[in-house]
Amino acid sequence: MQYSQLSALIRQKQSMLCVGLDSDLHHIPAHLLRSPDPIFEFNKQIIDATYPYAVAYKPNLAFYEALGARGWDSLARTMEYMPKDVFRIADAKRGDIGNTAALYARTFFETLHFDAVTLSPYMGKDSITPFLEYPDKWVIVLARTSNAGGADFQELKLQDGRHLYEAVIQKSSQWSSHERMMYVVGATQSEAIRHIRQLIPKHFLLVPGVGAQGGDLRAVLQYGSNEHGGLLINSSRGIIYASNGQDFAQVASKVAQALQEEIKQIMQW
Ligand SMILES: O=C(O)c1cc(=O)[nH]c(=O)n1[C@@H]1O[C@H](COP(=O)(O)O)[C@@H](O)[C@H]1O
Repeated sequence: MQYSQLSALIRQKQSMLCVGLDSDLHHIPAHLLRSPDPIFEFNKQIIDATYPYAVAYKPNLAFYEALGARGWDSLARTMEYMPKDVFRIADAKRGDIGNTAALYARTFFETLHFDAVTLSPYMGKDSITPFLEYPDKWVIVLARTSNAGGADFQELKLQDGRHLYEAVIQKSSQWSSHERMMYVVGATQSEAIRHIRQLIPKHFLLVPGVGAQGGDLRAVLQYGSNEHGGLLINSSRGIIYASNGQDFAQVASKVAQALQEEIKQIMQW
């Protein structure tokens, strides 16, 4: 998906919502465990219920890989089912040397047909550029993450006074354009969002951490949005586990709708 298409999708749906498919056998409703592929069945119903309000979906690979071959099948089925007109993010947080990176790129872009993959920048340029060989596919680089430990390295001060996460953004943003790269910034880091938006006015930011992690949606939109939308705002547990009864899909739909309406209202669309 191209930058202009993503921006148009946001305008059309009046939403920046990304639904996180962190689908866990221990948390999905018990009645689904009787179906042949419970994780796929859960994802299918969540996708159907939230599609009117979402512009992106983000399966987190850990939840699938933990189940071995069965989890991989559930993910592949989910990707086959997922509508093609949403932005599909593999939350894989990969980051390895060049030839290995090229195989990760093949996995997520050719085998599973994702639009984007999350990457750790720690190993540098040649761990990122193999993903950029694919036209219309994106990399999403971890910048200032939502978790408490995110400060351990990302906020380290360099000799020139910049935080490490700023140096990561400034250097890596030279490897491709805003039409192929995004950055992850946690919703819990509103000051960082404000600062990053000044550093890179055009890039999209993937912002997890609203909902279960308590990030401030209003601050995220106020500091992070730009004239193209500029944000994908992820909620996983807050939507997919809003109910674990028979009504889980209806409740997920209501929560997603409420988030979309809140985004629309704050953006004054
Ligand atoms: O890259 C991510 O998606 C990510 C980055 C980050 O800084 N914080 C973060 O929570 N995430 C992911 O976003 C999702 C957040 O889930 P909830 O807290 O349940 O909404 C999980 O899949 C996390 O792995």
